[in-house]
Amino acid sequence: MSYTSALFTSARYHTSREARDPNYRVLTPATINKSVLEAQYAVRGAIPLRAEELREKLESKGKDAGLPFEEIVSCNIGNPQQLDQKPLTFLRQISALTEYPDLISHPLSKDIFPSDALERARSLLEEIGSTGAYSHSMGVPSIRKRVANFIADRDGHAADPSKIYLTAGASAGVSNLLQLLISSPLDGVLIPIPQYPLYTAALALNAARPVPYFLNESAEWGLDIADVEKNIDKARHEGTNVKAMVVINPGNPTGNCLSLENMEDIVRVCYEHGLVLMADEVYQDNIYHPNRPFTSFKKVLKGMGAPYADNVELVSFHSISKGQTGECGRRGGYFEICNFSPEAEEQVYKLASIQLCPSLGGQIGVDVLVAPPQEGDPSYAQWREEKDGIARTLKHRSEVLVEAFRELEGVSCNEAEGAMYLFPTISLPPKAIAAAKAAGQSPDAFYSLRLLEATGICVVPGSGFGQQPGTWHFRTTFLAPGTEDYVRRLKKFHEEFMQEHKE
Ligand SMILES: Cc1ncc(COP(=O)(O)O)c(C=O)c1O
Repeated sequence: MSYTSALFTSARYHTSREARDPNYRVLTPATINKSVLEAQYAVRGAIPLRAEELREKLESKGKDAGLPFEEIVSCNIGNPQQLDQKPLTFLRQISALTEYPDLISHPLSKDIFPSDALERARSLLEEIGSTGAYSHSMGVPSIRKRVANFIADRDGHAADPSKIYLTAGASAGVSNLLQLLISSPLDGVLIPIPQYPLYTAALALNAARPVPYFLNESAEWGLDIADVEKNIDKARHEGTNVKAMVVINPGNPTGNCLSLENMEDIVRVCYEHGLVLMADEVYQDNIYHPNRPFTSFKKVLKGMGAPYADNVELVSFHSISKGQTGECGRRGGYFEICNFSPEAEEQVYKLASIQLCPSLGGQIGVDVLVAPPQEGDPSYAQWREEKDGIARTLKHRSEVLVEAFRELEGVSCNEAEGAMYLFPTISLPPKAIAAAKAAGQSPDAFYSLRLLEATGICVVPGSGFGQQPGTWHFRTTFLAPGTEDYVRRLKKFHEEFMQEHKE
């Protein structure tokens, strides 16, 4: 049968009679791309959807909603400004001025905007032209130069603007790189368990195989490199072509910072097994522990010298969504590639150009992230105070929550060394596990849903990120204001839940 006749006789193509049926739909679960159907994203999954229903009920009915709480506390997603984190003023000033350039020359602006903000907006507009125009597909060249300077200052190793791509958040970069990497359904990518579900979702969309490696909760969520190698060998033995390793550092959902030793081991494994190293470093500015500072994979790689420094293919991602910037809705980020072949670079460029360019608002956000006000500038004091204030608040909230979790029966929790999440373990009594089974839910989803219904606190069950079989967790951000109230509600719920499910 020819290709065309096969197409016309395929059961997937409707007849004209079917098409005239008013109930006929082209898009149904039988016809939608299977990879899309299979992709899962727990951070916005069933429990957050239920939280939205409850929020609407509270908004429309208030006290008459008959709920035992007055508000939903969204601890399911790292979305700082949804939880009242104030935007950094300098970024918003630059953003306002570049969006509406007439403000720069307005006589009153001198009274509203500091001189360095006016000057910076003016020079950015000279470089960009209009924020309503497409830019270079890799991002505005002068912004990429400033990103390169930022990386070089951070790492002590040169960075080349021609290897830097500005993106619509880190997610867009991750998706592009995985699309470039996956060329067969037999291709696999090592991902940490637990992991941020962008990776399993993006692998599902590309019909590729996730190859898990476990982070060790009792070793501050570090990794056992021998176990990673065992998993590579096992996957290859099963016919998977393992091509890359994803590392999230600082970790989501685990909130850990990897040790230097772990990082060097990872670089060696990538070299020896021929893997692209995908370093998700979006939380590099969320650091809470003096003994675990952030070190980039670029710095580790370059510091290791030959044969690693110039051979391991590395791509590292950063974003304006996290840190103290928290501008997730603006969609800005970048990735830097190292040691890619010229042919691969050409294809990375092509993928970026198919998407034309990342939003100019996001690119300007990246510019402020990598080149903030400097000491002596009129805006410096305010910028410093705001940034330090946010960092202090997050550290304090994480400590209050860890302490509270550790006091709960059957709960243990590692400290947050970085990022904006805690991932406590909950040992659930057999009666709760049986009740979850009867409800058709995993035990951690059962617990998280009951927590939501009783307190309005929305967390994500550990099963959405992956966890050691037989262990149960949930992930909570520590972004929400009113931590003391959160703790009070959680404690009351937990005690009642454990009492209810006692044997
Ligand atoms: C580890 C990790 N990578 C990437 C992202 C996505 O960031 P962006 O908003 O820059 O797309 C997130 C968001 O929560 C994340 O936690």
